[in-house]
Amino acid sequence: MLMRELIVTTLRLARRIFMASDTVFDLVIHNGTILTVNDDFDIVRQGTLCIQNGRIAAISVHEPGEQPPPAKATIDAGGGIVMPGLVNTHTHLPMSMFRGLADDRPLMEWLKETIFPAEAAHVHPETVFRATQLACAEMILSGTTTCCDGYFLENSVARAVQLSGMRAVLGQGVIDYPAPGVPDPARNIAHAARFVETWRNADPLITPAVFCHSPYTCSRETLTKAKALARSQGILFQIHAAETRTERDLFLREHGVTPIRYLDGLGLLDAGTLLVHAVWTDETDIRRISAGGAVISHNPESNMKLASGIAPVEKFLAAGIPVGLGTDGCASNNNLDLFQEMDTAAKLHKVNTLDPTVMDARTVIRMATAMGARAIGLGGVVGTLEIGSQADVIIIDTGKPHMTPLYHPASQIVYTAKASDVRTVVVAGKVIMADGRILTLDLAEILAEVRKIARRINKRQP
Ligand SMILES: CSC[C@H]1O[C@@H](n2cnc3c(O)ncnc32)[C@H](O)[C@@H]1O
Ligand SMILES: [Zn+2]
Repeated sequence: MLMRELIVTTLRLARRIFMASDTVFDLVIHNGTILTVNDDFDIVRQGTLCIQNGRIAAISVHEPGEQPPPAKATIDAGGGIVMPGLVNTHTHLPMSMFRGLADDRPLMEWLKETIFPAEAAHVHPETVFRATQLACAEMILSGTTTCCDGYFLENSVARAVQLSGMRAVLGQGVIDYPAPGVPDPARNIAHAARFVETWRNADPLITPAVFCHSPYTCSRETLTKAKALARSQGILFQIHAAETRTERDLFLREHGVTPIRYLDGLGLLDAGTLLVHAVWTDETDIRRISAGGAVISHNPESNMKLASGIAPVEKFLAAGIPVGLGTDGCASNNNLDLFQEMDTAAKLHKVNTLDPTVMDARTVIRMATAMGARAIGLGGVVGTLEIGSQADVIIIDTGKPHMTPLYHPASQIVYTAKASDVRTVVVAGKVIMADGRILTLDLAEILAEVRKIARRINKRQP
């Protein structure tokens, strides 16, 4: 029997068993094409997804017109695509307040002349909270259910994310300069430790982490202490690394090694380290990353906009390194839309390698779901639709002209779908967006509050 026939027969059998039992599910999503993103990348047409206690309890196939199993709530997917919620492996959520403030400049100039001064003047607990709410609204509306963030005043980020109902890995920022909320750099590790302590067991959807800004803004001592903190707590250590040629040349000049070899020399490339960008990496760097067990967040649109370069992603994947997709902050992208990011990632590496077979649609979807989840320490928890995994699910409307016809769901998701095609968002079994409307946040209020902040940042704002 063919594998696919076996799966369909098993799913039909599963359905009969459920129908025979008197289980009433918490939530059932019925009448969709289910993209499981499991190892076999199963596509279940006419699928029913059953959710109980925040987890996926059953996936089955139904006959046309057949009633869904009993449930407290039922969503008709209307023939749309049901898939794992997207995972954004690199954000600076509060930077939504700086969206469009400074464009068309290289990283160092952008940071030093506009972003760092703007952060010094305008990053406070209240602005961070509001801008994070704005970022959460944008992510929910575009199908992202989990993000991995790093910023200053991360407590305020965590409170806003918590209210949105999203899942997140959140890192308190560490840098050897006075930073918002941490005026004395000598206290940066203590602040990070306090953040981790506060959020360790506070909310099952929030996982604390540590975020060192970069090897060029943190001393050896800061880097090793921050990593020791992360190791001792079994949490993720994140760092921007090898982002620009300027950074690579600085390390070659001052330390005689690339930024990746410098981090390796400090023992920082073990599993549990998320290297953000890793654009300027050579064959030796890639071997070191792979041998150490570190993982990578790939942010193609930010790297393109800041003209940082193109990360050798196909080489990372060939070396077995897990790679997730990220948007970076709203000031260098300028959005948090993973549908655009998937499309860009797929096409950028094809043209860069002159090989249309690299970064095929399924690989890119894995990066935006299962592989991304693994990269941020949530592998096996989210990123796939499998029995027992957390019910973080999105439904994509396929009834629009640009989504018709629909031959290959994976191809449609990467090359055709838009963020606005996301109709429903579920996190841990709870519906947080229904029919395009966010149920957890007051969007009108958030927009008004962020516009007020923008007027303080730039008086010419309407
Ligand atoms: C502790 S992380 C927050 C810190 O990082 C700055 N930042 C945002 N994007 C980038 C980037 O692509 N490379 C380096 N630094 C970046 C942000 O403005 C905050 O100061
Ligand atoms: Zn970043």
